[in-house]
Amino acid sequence: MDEEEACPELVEDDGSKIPVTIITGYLGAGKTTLLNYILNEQHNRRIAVIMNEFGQGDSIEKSMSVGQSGELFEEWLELRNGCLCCSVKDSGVKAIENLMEKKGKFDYILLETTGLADPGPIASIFWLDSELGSEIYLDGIVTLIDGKNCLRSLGEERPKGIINECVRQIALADLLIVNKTDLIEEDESMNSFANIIATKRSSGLEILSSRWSDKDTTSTSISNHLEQNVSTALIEFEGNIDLEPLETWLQDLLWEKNIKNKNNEVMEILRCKGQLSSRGCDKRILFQAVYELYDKVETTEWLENERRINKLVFIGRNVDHAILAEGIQQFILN
Ligand SMILES: Nc1nc2c(ncn2[C@@H]2O[C@H](COP(=O)(O)OP(=O)(O)OP(=O)(O)O)[C@@H](O)[C@H]2O)c(=O)[nH]1
Ligand SMILES: [Zn+2]
Repeated sequence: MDEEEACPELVEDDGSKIPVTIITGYLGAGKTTLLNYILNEQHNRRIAVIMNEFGQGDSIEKSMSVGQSGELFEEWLELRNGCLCCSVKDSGVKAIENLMEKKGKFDYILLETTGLADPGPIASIFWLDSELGSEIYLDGIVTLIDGKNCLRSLGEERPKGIINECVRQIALADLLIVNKTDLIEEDESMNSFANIIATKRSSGLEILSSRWSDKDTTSTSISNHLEQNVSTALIEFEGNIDLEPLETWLQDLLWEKNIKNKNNEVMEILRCKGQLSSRGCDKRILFQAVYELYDKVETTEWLENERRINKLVFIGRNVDHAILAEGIQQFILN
C-alpha cells in the first residue's frame, strides 16, 4: 500500500480546529447586518453561516442577506425550532461536522442566535464537544447592542425566576458592540460598558482577525431562558399588496398600539420582518421593524413567473395570528 494513503488522519496539523463565533444580541440589534458586513468584506476565507431562527418557518433571514446568491460564503445551515440549545443540543455539533464532511472544511463558522436566546447554553454545546475531540471550538461570543432600544429591552420585567435574556447576552459577551449609533444622541452614549466598539450598521470591524478572551461560558443552569410570553406569527399571502394603506395599518400596530388580540390585550410587537410584493414594483420590498422603528427597502427583482408571496413575521407579546392575518389580507389586491 502507498505510504501516503496508509494513515491519512495523522497528516492533519494542529491548527486544523475551526473557530465558531457566536453572534448574539436582542431582537433586531443588527446581527444579520453584521454577518452581511463580514461576508461582504474581502476575506478569502471559507465561512459557514449558521442561523438559529425563532419560529419563522421559511427562512426569511436567509433571503434578507446580501450574500444570498451564495458566492460570498459556502453554506447555510439552518437550525429552526426556536431555540438552538433546546432543539439540537446533541445534534448541533454533529450537523456542522456532517456539513464539513460533505463540503470540505471551513475556515470560520459564524452562528447567529435568535434575538431571544441565552447564549450560555449554546456556547456550552461547543465546550462539551471540545472535550470529545471535536474539530470545532468556541472562539468567542459577540453581543450586539441596539444603542437605541437596549435600555428598554434591558429594563423589561420578566416573570419571577426568568432572567432577562438581554442581560444574559451582555453578561456573557467577550466583545460588546454598540450598534445604531446613528440613532442615539452623543450624550446618551453608554460609557459604563467595558470593551465596547461603537458601530453604524455593524460596520468598521476587524472582527475576523480579532481574538477574544477565553471567558468561562459554561454555565448551563438556566432552564427557562426563552421568555414564555413572546410568540411569533408568520403571515403569508400571495398577490400584490396595496402598500400605502398597509403601512398605515402597520403604524397603528407599531406606533399607536391600538390593535388588540382576541382577549382585548394590546399586541406589543418587538420585531417584524418580511418581504412584500407591491403593485407596480418589480422588486421585492423588504420590510423590517424593531419596536416602533421601521424600514422598507427594495431588493431583488421578482422573476417573471414567480409566485409573489408576501411574508411577514411578527415577534412580540399578545401576538394574535388570526387578527394579524385578517388585518393584512384587506390590503391584498389580487
Ligand atoms: N438606523 C440604523 N439601523 C440599523 C443599524 N444596523 C441595523 N439596522 C437596522 O435594524 C434592523 C434589524 O437589523 P438586523 O441586522 O436584521 O437585526 P438582527 O439582530 O439580525 O434581528 P433578529 O435576527 O430579528 O433578532 C434592520 O432594519 C436594519 O437595517 C444601524 O446602525 N442604524
Ligand atoms: Zn437576524
